[in-house]
Amino acid sequence: MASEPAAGTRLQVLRYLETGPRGLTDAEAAARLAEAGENTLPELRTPSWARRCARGLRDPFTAVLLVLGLVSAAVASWGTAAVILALVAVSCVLRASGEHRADRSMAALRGLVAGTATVLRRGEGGQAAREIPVTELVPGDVIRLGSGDLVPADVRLLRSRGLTVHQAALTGESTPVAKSATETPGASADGPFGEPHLCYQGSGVATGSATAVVLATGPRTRLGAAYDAGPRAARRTRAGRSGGTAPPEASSFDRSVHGISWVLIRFMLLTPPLVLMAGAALRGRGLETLPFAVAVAVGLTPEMLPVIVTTCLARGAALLARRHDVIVKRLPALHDLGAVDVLCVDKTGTLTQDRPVVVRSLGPAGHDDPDVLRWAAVGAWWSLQLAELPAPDALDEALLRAAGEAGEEYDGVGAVPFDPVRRLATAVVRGPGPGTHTVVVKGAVEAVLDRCATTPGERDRLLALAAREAESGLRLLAVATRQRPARPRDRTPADEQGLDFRGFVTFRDALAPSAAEAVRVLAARGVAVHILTGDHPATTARVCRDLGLEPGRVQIATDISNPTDGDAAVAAEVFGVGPVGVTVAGGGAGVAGDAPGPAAGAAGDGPGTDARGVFAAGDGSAFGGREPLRAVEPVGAASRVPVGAGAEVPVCSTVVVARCTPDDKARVVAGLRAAGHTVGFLGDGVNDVPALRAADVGIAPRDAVAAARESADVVLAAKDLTAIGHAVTAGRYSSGNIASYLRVTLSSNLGNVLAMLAAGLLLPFLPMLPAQVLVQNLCFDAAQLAFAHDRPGAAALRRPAGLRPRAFLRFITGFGVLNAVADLATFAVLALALPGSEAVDDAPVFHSAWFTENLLTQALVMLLLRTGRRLAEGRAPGPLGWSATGLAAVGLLLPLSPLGTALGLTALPAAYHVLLTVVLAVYALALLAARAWYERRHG
Ligand SMILES: Nc1ncnc2c1ncn2[C@@H]1O[C@H](COP(=O)(O)OP(=O)(O)OP(=O)(O)O)[C@@H](O)[C@H]1O
Repeated sequence: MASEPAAGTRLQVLRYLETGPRGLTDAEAAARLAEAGENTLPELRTPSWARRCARGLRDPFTAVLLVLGLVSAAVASWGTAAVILALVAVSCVLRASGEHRADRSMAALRGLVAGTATVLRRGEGGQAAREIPVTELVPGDVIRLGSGDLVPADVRLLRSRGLTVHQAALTGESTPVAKSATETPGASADGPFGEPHLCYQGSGVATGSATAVVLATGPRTRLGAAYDAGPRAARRTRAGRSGGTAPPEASSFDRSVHGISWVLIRFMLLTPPLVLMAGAALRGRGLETLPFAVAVAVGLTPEMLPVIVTTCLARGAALLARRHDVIVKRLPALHDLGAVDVLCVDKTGTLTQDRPVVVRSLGPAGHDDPDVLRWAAVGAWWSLQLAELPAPDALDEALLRAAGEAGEEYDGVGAVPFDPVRRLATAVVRGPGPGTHTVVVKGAVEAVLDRCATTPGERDRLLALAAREAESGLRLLAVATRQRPARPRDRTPADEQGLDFRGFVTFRDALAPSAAEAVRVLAARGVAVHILTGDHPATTARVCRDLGLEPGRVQIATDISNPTDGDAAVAAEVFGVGPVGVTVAGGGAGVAGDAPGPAAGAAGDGPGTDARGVFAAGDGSAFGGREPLRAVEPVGAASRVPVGAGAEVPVCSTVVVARCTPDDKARVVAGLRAAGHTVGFLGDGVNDVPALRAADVGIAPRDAVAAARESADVVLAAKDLTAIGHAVTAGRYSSGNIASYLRVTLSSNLGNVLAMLAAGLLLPFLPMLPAQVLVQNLCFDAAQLAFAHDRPGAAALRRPAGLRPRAFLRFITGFGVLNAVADLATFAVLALALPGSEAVDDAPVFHSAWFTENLLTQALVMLLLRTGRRLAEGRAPGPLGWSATGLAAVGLLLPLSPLGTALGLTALPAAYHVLLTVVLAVYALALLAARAWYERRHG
């Protein structure tokens, strides 16, 4: 249905769709819904089990395992191949069931934030604009679109005012594209998405408003067709987080897991040829060693990684959804939440309630003047009427409430709704006298003054007056008007020049009740909170103080230069931070960098945290102009926040960047990421969409505009900002467990492989048979699943917990070598203490001794190397304790069982167990000492 009518005039389109400008009747809509089906995308249908399992094969580890299994089968090593393929199958099934459980528990909560659309329908009570769930839209429906709305279907515009839409989810282009209800559209050189009169499902309204007719819904939309052509491609485009035309940037989690995975995969692929070559060169062995070489490579693989990751994240997300009404739309975002060390927040509607109430209406001299409020309300009324906005925005609503009937005494001629880039809204009304029009402009103080006929001195005086009002936390609107001779054609931007300044309207917007507590909790968790807002700097600084935050720097977005040397320069200029750990001199006098590491954005007690300043314009017209900034109020050492049990953490000051356009917010977020931070962004408005996409984790409150909710990775379904603190903790919980798994598994695996390679070269026989290596691996994998249910220690929850590949690789190398030394020491001790015994001569005894020792050391490592948990915490064993005990029991008992005999294992002499106990005790002490040393050095 979409292609034919799309090209026609408005009337042709309406006729083709058998509808009219006043929309469908209820009965027609119901009949069409039955025929066309619900307006949902194929993606939202639950994928089949087979598809979920097949997806598991895309994981690099599983894929490598599969290749190793096939190699084993190719050389007819059927046992090895069977065990490896069983591992692959188990991994895929466990992962699929984890995903399934996560989807199920979140589906119910998603309903809470499901989208609605404003539709014109004719029912028994006549025609009315009403909100319906987007799933109920049908072709032929006439809908209204306003700023922040998601385009709910493919539509043809019938009327529009100042409409621009974000099409990033469809085209990757971050800049909003202008659209208009052209009567006779020609073909666009930029393809269908360039057509000015068409808007597509998946895009969001950045500015302006429109009335449009629905052309296609559900799978028949362009986005739906993309899913049919390939769900992966479609998902990729929808998940595009680039904030630009560049390919989507990987999130912190993707980067970390990718980094670690690829190092390991290289090792795994190198292992078999190395083992073969070493065996051939030193022992004259041939291709018969291949199954052993493959088994060693498998031994190195953390094949349960995808399962553990999915289970940890899915469990965390499900608990978060159930207990705190937080919906994690993209599972890896939970890990990123745990790693967030900087949270940027917009102010209005997030920290404040966005329920403004008019306080005063004052003229240019600062005296009360009700006329200013009246003109502002005239503008609000006619914007609402003429732009056919689905609903007034909060400031306009407050104006209309305060001014009563204002507006209706005039006749509206035209309106351009509020635009967060221009920071203005304009309406044109007929009158006051015959033959005249009045242009009414209201908006941010600087934006309005830029268009007024004022002298520079007068402008500075008005800016200072505005700043004085704002310092008490009030929001401000400036109002200006101009009379022009009436003329039929549309007004142009020139009509917004040479305005007569009328005055200001001030508003009080109360703080969100949970904001102060949320900010305190975040600070206590080591997360630095910074505010990026479109509002006035003085208003924001006051809000910041009311929340108990210390506004360290207050900057104006337009003062941040547009550096050519990349995003990191923005961070250096705004925050005084360079790449993590490097102090960079800030932009203004008296600015010193605070060089927080990724874990210390807020808890940074490193050098430089104590020299910050609050800035104002050099001429005393605080926050007014673009003059060089100077420090006026040095802020002392970082303040401290109690974190319980008498402990306190230092908290660095909050940086405020005011007068941000949507792009400025995204630029600052990208800058912080480029400087090595993991950045969350919490925002609710259409002006937050680019930043939500640019952040590692975008977070939107429940009553955010639809476009913000759609762009966010995490939605707070309850009206309680403290849920962010819980979400951060849940993220750290999950990442702590994933990190523990990786540390324990990788260091043990590496140790085993090194020891096995060394023993393989020293001994006349293989140190272990391939089947024994694989069974040992299987036992270990099964025990590791307990990590998904472990409770990390309090230390792991206290600060940001990212997986940092370098630190990881350092850790596993050190502890891997220690593990290999323990393995080799066991056999040195055996050889020395049991002279003449068969331990190092008899292959089955050697294999059994090695098998038992390996499982016992692995059990020990599980207990001693998990994140943040010390034996001294003296808790009950928990799932991990039981699992480690089980592993140790298998290590001791399996060689005695018939299965052990089948695997070529045998009972060990009693003296071996005595010696083994001694070696294990020494190994445990060495592990504890090494861990303590490591933590002292690397934190
Ligand atoms: N409906 C409106 N009409 C005219 N001017 C407006 C309107 N809404 C906001 N403004 C002005 O534009 C400024 C910037 O608004 P914008 O929406 O970009 O940010 P904000 O809502 O103030 O803050 P935040 O970015 O924290 O949400 C406001 O401070 C106000 O002066």
